[in-house]
Amino acid sequence: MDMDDLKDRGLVLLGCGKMGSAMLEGWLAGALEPHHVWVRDPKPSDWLQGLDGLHLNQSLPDAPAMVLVAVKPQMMDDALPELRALGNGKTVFLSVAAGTAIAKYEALLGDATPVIRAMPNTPAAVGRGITALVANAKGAPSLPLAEKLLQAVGQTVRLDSEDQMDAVTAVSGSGPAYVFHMIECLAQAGEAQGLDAELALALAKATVGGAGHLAENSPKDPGQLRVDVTSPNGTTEAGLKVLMADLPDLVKRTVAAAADRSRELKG
Ligand SMILES: NC(=O)C1=CN([C@@H]2O[C@H](COP(=O)(O)OP(=O)(O)OC[C@H]3O[C@@H](n4cnc5c(N)ncnc54)[C@H](O)[C@@H]3O)[C@@H](O)[C@H]2O)C=CC1
Ligand SMILES: O=C(O)[C@@H]1CCC=N1
Repeated sequence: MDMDDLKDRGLVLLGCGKMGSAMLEGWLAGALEPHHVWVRDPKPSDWLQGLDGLHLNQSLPDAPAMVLVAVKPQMMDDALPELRALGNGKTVFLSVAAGTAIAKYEALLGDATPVIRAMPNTPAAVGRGITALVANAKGAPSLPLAEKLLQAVGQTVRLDSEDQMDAVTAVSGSGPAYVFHMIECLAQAGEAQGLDAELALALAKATVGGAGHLAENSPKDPGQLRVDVTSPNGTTEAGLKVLMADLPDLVKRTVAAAADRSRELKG
């Protein structure tokens, strides 16, 4: 199966909220056109309703190439049974739901159903996401197609085991929220030092965006890039002395809490 199959047979999005829309926005920037896509969502956004050619809440093709499941884990038991007819067949189920095990799909759709579990993140909306993937035995042959699709909205990594998914969710799935909060905190701290809100936010956004880009593209590791900013006895050293006393433990506890929640969602 390849991208042409996806275009010929269709891609179904079950749930198209924040994550589904982030990915769809990325795909519609080049990889797919709206008429290749069927969306099932009881509360479609204005953006979805404005996409010419998109099959919005229309009857589904008999055997779509892929169903992207992007409903909340808590909605799964309501949403998934209506797709039972597509189970055990040629349709690949690609799930991005946190804490929802492959075994749950096999139980609902039949254990001959190809299932790929993926954890993307919202920077997919601007082609800068990262998605981790793992498949059941039936889904494994479709991993290259899922990767191709997901690489249209960023990078992909394959996991050795589904057990890694809780930690991955806590680091890269939830991670953008930690970074956005860092931007908020940096801007607020700038305001506390007398900058106006607009300037402080512009400085904070560009600093986090630029530092992220440099960290991703430099041959130096992040520790060395940090050292490069830090003049002996300078301003950064004074700031880092405060930050480094608390941040490592705080981040460790943050990621542990998110990973624990991912484990809990499995029930
Ligand atoms: N938001 C994020 O950053 C990420 C979210 N995810 C996963 O993506 C999934 C969706 O999360 P969000 O997009 O944030 O939530 P959301 O609440 O924005 O989107 C869920 C969508 O599902 C729709 N929906 C509800 N019941 C439905 C049904 N029976 N059939 C079809 N659609 C239905 C809702 O109307 C809504 O538009 C979750 O499972 C989450 O774990 C994964 C990675 C990152
Ligand atoms: O907060 C959540 O549960 C989802 C999964 C990763 C990001 N958002």
